[in-house]
Parts: sequence; C-alpha cells; structure tokens
Amino acid sequence: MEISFYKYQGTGNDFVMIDDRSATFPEKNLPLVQKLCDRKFGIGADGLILIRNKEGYDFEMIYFNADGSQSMCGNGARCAVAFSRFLGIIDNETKFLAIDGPHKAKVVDGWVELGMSPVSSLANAGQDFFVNTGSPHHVRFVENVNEYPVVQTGSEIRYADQYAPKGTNVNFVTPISQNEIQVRTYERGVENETLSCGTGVTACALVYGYQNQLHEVNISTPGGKLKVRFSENADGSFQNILLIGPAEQVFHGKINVII
Ligand SMILES: N[C@@H](CCC[C@H](N)C(=O)O)C(=O)O
Repeated sequence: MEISFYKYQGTGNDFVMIDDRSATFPEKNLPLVQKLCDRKFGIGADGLILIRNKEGYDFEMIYFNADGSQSMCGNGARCAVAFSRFLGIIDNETKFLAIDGPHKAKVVDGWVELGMSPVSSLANAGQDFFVNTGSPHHVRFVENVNEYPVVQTGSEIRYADQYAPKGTNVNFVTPISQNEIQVRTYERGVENETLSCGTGVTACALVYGYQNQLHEVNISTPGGKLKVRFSENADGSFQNILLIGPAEQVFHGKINVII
C-alpha cells in the first residue's frame, strides 16, 4: 500500500499528517503507526495524525503518539488546523473534534490560536502539581531546567505508582521573567523528551499563572516559543484557554508499506 503523507512541526514537536477523508487508513494497525513514526525505519515523528470528515465539524483529528497510543495533542492540533487550511477544508477559523471533545481555532498572522478544553482544577502532587489539559501532566518547578535530568526523572515520574496504569507526561519548569517560563517535557507515548508539548506548556502556564495572578504566560521550549492565555473562574477552574504558536509544513512524500 502506498501512503501519501505530509510532515508538519509545531515548535519542534513533529507529526506525520495524513489526509484520510476517505477513511482508508487502517487505524487499528498500531505496528503501522509505530513504523511510520520510526526515525530509522519509517518517516520519523513524535506522532501521527489522521484528518477525517466528521458530521457537525469541519474535520476530526485522530492523534496517535509514536507508540500507537492515543491522547489529546496541543501542538498536533495546531498542525492539524494548518494542514486542514492547506487542504482547503477550512479558511481562517474552524471548529473540529479531537479525542477530548470539540475545539475552536483561528489562524492569525500565520500562527494558530487553539482553544483548549476547560480545565476543572489544578491538583497538588506532593511538592508538584497535576493538571489534565486533555492529556495528563505532572508539573515540577526546578531551579535550572537546562541542567535538569529530564529524561531520567521524567521517566521515573511517568511510571510512578501514583499514575499507574496509564502514566502521565512530565514537565519541568523554570521561570525566566515575571511572565515567561522555560519548559522541558518528557512525553508519554514517545518515551523521551520532545522539543515541545502543547498540552504540557498549557498545564505549566495555568499553574504559573495561578501562582502569579497572570492571564497570559509566554513559554520558551527547546523547539521555540508559545503563548498561553486563559481566564480563571472563582471556583478555581479555567476556561477560554488558548494555546498560540506556529505550525509549519516541512515536506510531503509517499511511503510504501506492507499491511
Ligand atoms: N505532544 C503533545 C502531547 C501528546 C500526547 C501525550 N504524549 C500523551 O500521551 O498524553 C502536545 O503537544 O500536547
């Protein structure tokens, strides 16, 4: 079978994108997803995204991590919006469906402003925090994230009993100015540090914003810069959460696979 694909990246979080409006991609074939995401034996990516038709929406985003597991992906969703615009499915505004529910998004000056699902609460996790932004995120503040053992400590927390059996993503945060934080993330499903994680930086921005009474936080990741805006309700929940940043097409190709 020949598969036509596009490669996108959002602050260095990279994705294989497939226009699957014909619904022909065998999405239950997880070894195929793993192979396409493999950096040595396939195309290479942190995740794979199918764009499908969905009644009542402009499209549906079906997201897989590189290991074939599924969750919500913020950077992937921004790339899916850019890809759908490239395909002519949408213009500058959209409403689409993802695993965690409906999302709205806008393309403004080439950047994608993605509406995230509301967050009901920030939970304490020992000295750290836990936030579900569509995907689960442990958030730890550290003195110097540049020198922190992100992969080693991230994988210990990811597999900790408190998060079994599904595990969690793990974010390490260092504030660098009053309204800017630096974030590095260990991602479940990639089982490594990625250059950026959209749902992860959203979780970190909510915690930092809550602690410092901010409603907009700038985030610096190893793959580039993002911005998160939100409003907080009196009961400690968050809404109108926007994840804002670039999403770029990198290349286009075809790959032959045996199914
Ligand atoms: N890179 C993503 C998060 C992808 C899902 C995550 N690895 C999980 O399994 O929860 C993002 O940009 O949000």
